[in-house]
Amino acid sequence: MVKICGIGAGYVGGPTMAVVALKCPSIEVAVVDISHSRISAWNSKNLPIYEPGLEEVVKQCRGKNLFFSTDVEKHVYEADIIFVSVNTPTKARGLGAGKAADLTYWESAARMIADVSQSNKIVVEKSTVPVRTAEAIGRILAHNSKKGIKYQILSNPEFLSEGTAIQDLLDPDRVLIGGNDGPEGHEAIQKLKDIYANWVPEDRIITTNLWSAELSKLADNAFLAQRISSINAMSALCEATSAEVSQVSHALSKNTKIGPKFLNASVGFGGSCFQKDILNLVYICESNGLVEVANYWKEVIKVNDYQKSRFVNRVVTSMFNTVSGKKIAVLGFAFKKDTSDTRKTPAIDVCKGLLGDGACLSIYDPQVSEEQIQKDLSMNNVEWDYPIHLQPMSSTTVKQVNVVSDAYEATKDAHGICILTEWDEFKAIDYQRVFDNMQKPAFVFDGRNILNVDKLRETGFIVYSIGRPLDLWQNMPQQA
Ligand SMILES: NC(=O)c1ccc[n+]([C@@H]2O[C@H](COP(=O)([O-])OP(=O)(O)OC[C@H]3O[C@@H](n4cnc5c(N)ncnc54)[C@H](O)[C@@H]3O)[C@@H](O)[C@H]2O)c1
Ligand SMILES: O=c1ccn([C@@H]2O[C@H](COP(=O)(O)OP(=O)(O)O[C@H]3O[C@H](CO)[C@@H](O)[C@H](O)[C@H]3O)[C@@H](O)[C@H]2O)c(=O)[nH]1
Repeated sequence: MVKICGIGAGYVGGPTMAVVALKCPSIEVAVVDISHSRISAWNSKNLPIYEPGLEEVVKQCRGKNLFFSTDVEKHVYEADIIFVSVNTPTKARGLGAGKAADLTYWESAARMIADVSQSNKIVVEKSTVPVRTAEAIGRILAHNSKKGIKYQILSNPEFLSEGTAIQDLLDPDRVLIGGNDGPEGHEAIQKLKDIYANWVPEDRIITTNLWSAELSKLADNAFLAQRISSINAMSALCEATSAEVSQVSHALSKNTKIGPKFLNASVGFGGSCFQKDILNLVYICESNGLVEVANYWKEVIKVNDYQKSRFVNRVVTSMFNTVSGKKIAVLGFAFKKDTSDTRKTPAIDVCKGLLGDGACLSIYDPQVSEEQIQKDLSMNNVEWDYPIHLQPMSSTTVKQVNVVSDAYEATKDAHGICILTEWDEFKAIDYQRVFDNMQKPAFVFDGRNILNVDKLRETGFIVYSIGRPLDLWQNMPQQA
């Protein structure tokens, strides 16, 4: 029986390995992690991450051919193929701080693999890594391994999106496998292809050289984020000219050369990947002397930061230039709907901006806990994407922040509402009831363009919605 070990039981490692186990009943899959709390959650009824469809997959396989364990060394020793899905955060200090990828966790996983292995292994990079990482990992493995043990390194970047991870894994657009040239490299690529071929049509499995696969992942995220910053830049122009960004997006989407996806204007993109991976790309460009290319990609992040601060400015200027002492209801804190993940969520920057102006926040998110929100808002220099057990525990609570358990409670007696995540349930709220229980004038700031602006205005709200013609409200300035 082929044995697979997945190192890293997070948002990538957990769902990916669970789907491999589901689709390959003849393969034994062990998912290992240094975090005891994560592994015990994977072995319990309350999985450590919220992802639609994940629970069903785990329930079907756990204890049969899918195991979660902290015995990292044992499972690495036994495995034929090792998938590494550990954190690759932005470096917080030292050379390249703030841009370069921190490969500490990858390197320690590689050293451990070299220490415990007694047989040949295929090591698969699932984490997003700088181009040419496989070279460095290869050296670590070669220098530390016992004589005679051979390693083949493959780059198999993961393209799942949170909130749709299971669907993305079951029916991927493509699977990318990069490997070494030569017979041993080809054999390793074929072994990984055979695993995916259990459920992915062969024409969707692309093979490349190692460096193309590694770089394609960074390029993929940079292109996606660039589309969001492009439409968000347009949203500012729409507000200044009374054009309507969703109409512009729709028109663009019908151009088959452009296509329909990633054209939703928003309060800004979040998530653990886009910013980190673009910074990583920028660092690699700079390291290769490609300053113009680096500057091009930096702008994507600049526009994203601009979009978040523009939103805060809109709220404050619209509400008579101050939100000091005012209750603002924040609906949604996760970086997108259908996840409890708050890494790099735009809600953190928006909430901090409003708190900076003295607002009192009442926050509701269907999946994010009070503890997580307080932790996110009380930390200054957060090492966002570091392994959970290394993150600082929440020591203080932000007094002007109240986390509540439903939207009606959040909005009661509020002066304004900010929609920061596009959860479906926010569309179904009884906004007449909400309006009746708010201070007047009652404001809505829709950072996700999910609400019916005309209807809200009829109800009596003063409404700002990203990239849409501004309310005639006298305090709604033309520019923010
Ligand atoms: N989150 C996503 O949607 C996504 C999608 C594609 C790619 N990626 C990439 O995948 C990688 C992992 O991302 P994630 O979101 O799953 O992170 P995560 O923090 O959810 O999971 C990483 C896990 O690795 C564990 N870990 C770290 N070092 C370890 C070691 N030496 N041995 C065993 N376990 C170790 C941590 O404890 C943690 O549980 C990153 O490189 C990320 O860029 C993420
Ligand atoms: O039109 C859009 C699409 C997305 N977003 C925002 O962009 C962020 C990222 O969204 P999404 O890409 O759907 O989620 P992620 O889970 O971050 O997935 C991205 O990052 C992963 C990690 O690398 C990749 O695997 C995926 O392919 C890539 O889409 C979120 O804040 C979204 O709200 C917008 O503002 N407008």
